[in-house]
Amino acid sequence: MSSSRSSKADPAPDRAALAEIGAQVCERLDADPSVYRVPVEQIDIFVVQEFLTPAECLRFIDLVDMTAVPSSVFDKDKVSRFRTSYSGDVDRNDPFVGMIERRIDDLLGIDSSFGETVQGQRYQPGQEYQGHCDWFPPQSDLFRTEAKMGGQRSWTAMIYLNDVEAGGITEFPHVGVSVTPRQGMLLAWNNAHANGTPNTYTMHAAKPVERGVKYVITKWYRSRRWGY
Ligand SMILES: O=C(O)CCC(=O)C(=O)O
Ligand SMILES: [Fe+2]
Repeated sequence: MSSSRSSKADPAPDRAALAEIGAQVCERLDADPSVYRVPVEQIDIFVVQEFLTPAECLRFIDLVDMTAVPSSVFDKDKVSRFRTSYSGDVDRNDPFVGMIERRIDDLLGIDSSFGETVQGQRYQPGQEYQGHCDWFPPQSDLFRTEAKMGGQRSWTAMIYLNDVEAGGITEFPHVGVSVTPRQGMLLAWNNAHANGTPNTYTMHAAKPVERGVKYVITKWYRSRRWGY
């Protein structure tokens, strides 16, 4: 496969790889009877109920509690209200984590080397993650750094580890999709359009938890092998 990512002005670095991964993963998920495609035109977005068992979710919640520290955001200048949850990378060397990562890789059919380490996240009442896209803004310093470490983010997979008493929904305001957390449910979406350009319709927010606690894990995939 060839791609032209030499030009600084390229508005869509990794475009060919993103287009290819997008098409491959969609084909696989559309053929999987355990997967539901959310009927919106602008984003490829899929749901799998009970992807993790309740026991697996509880085990992951303990791991999130062990690693969670105040979350960071891409843009360090953003006000502190923007992402108020606690998060952390869980230990990849833990065999249980590895097993779940392999299961997500297999669902999507993406090479495991493209996947970032799973990140756990915990929201207490009032905590949220305001509207954002998971892809790195092309032309940004962040993108230039990340381009050397696997490139643009292709797919996002997140799993809700518990039911939330009230609040904590994931909202995609541009396409009118709201997802209520359900224990064990996986949500996955393509961060790019079919042609490989970043999809601005993927903007999403974790609305504030109103009652109870919310736990999620997120795994992001790149357009190439991830790492330094
Ligand atoms: O917690 C959620 O509902 C969304 C989390 C999210 O958008 C992220 O971690 O990038
Ligand atoms: Fe996100």
